[in-house]
This record gives sequence, C-alpha cells and structure tokens, in this order.
Amino acid sequence: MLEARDLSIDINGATVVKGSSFFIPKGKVTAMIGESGSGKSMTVAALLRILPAGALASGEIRFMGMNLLKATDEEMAALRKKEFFTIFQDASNSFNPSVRMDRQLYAFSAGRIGDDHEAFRKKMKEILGKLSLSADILDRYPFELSGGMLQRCMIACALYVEPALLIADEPTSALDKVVQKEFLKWLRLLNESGTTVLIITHDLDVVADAADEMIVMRKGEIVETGTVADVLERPAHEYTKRLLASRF
Ligand SMILES: Nc1ncnc2c1ncn2[C@@H]1O[C@H](COP(=O)(O)OP(=O)(O)OP(=O)(O)O)[C@@H](O)[C@H]1O
Repeated sequence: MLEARDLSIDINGATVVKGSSFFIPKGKVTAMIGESGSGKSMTVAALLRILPAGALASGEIRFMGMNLLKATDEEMAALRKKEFFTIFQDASNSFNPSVRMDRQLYAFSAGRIGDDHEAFRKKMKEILGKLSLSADILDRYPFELSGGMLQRCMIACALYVEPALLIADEPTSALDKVVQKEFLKWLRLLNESGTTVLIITHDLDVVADAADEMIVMRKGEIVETGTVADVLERPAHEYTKRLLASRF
C-alpha cells in the first residue's frame, strides 16, 4: 500500500535518513521502532510532506500510484484530508481547551469530508458507543476528559473518516500502561474496519501488543524488517537483539 525506495533526508547538511526502503502492507498494523533520533519522525514527516524548513528528501515514496515526494500541493492536501489520518503523542495538544468537543470532533472528522452537522451527530454518537464513550462528551470541554479519552476521541474521528492509512506517532507515550493497552485495543478495532496503520514507537511492548509487521531503525538506517512474530523470535541484527535484551 505504501512503499519507500531509497529514501534519504538531509537537514542542514546532515543526513538523518539514509537510503531507507520499506513496505507498509495494506490492512496490517506496521510498527516503526528505534531509539530517539533514529529518523522515525522525519520519515513520517517526509511521507506527509511536512518536513521542517531546510530539509530535503530524495528517493521515492509510492502511494496510490504517486510518488509523494513529487506530488503537487493540491494532491497532498487531498490525501491529508481523506486518505491519511495522524494521531500524535499527546492528544490534549491537538484540542483547543476552550472549545466544546462537538465542534472540534466535527472539524477532525465530518468537516474534512463535507458531512453536515446533523449527519455528524448521528454517526459520531454511534462511533462513540462502539468505543465505550458516552455521547455526553460532545458537550464537554477537552480539559474535562482524560488523556486516554482524548486519544480515543481521535480514534473515533479516524473511524468516521475511514482513512486508508492511520499514522500514529508515539500515541501511547503519555498514557499509563493500562490505558495504553486499551488504546491499542481501539487501534486494532480501527484496523479491523479496514484502515492500514503505521505506529511509530520506541516501546517494544507496544510493538508486541499491537503490530503485525515491524521496521527497526537505527541512526537513520533500517536495520531489520519482518513480521513481529519472526523478528521477536529470531532477531537478525545486533541492534534488534540488544533492544530485545533490554526489554526484560
Ligand atoms: N527540525 C529539525 N531540524 C534539524 N534537525 C532535526 C529536526 N528534527 C529532527 N532533527 C534531527 O533529525 C534526526 C532524526 O530525528 P527524528 O525526530 O526523526 O528521530 P526519531 O527517531 O523520531 O526520534 P524520537 O523517538 O526522539 O522522536 C535527529 O538527529 C534529529 O536531531
């Protein structure tokens, strides 16, 4: 569904991603794991075309017949509206504290695909129910909800939009372990409804709990890829072996 070929990213003369090639299979949950600074977020920024000023990407990122690195701004805007959905580390930063959830969830979901407010209320209430959230939260403010509930609200919006690809960058690092497990369960629900998922993490527990496939990055390079079952059982690269050893 998405394939990077020989992707390199330079920022101000430093190469932060070096000739990386990987494949994100349709319908699966793929985890990209690696230590801080290994280039995970820059890889995601390249595919969303939101690299910081001064950064330059080369190679190819193939998605829906396009090379995203060469797509026009209009093509990228259309993809970001409908096909891609992103969830970041701390959901509370995604919400305006002084605006009720109803308006904000509308903007993140129905507003993106042109549904009116009445259609939104009806469909969103059903989705919230599926996620064990009360419809009352639509009348609340973000500060009245927990971090885990806000992340679940982002999943609700993704379920509404039905994007082709959900990109979740460290979505659980601000959550405690119990809420993290719950979040991963809801992420799986989204995946089962047809959305391919790319999850960026430095936490092997998240990979083991949530992913089917994994991509291991170190210092800007991909050192290992494979199914989670295979890589966890038979890691081939020294770095992956060390990661696994440090887990216990
Ligand atoms: N805006 C920026 N300007 C210059 N260099 C940057 C910028 N953002 C990141 N970098 C550098 O790019 C490299 C890769 O960073 P990146 O954020 O992709 O790593 P990461 O694997 O996502 O790490 P983390 O898990 O800490 O988010 C790092 O060396 C980092 O210092």
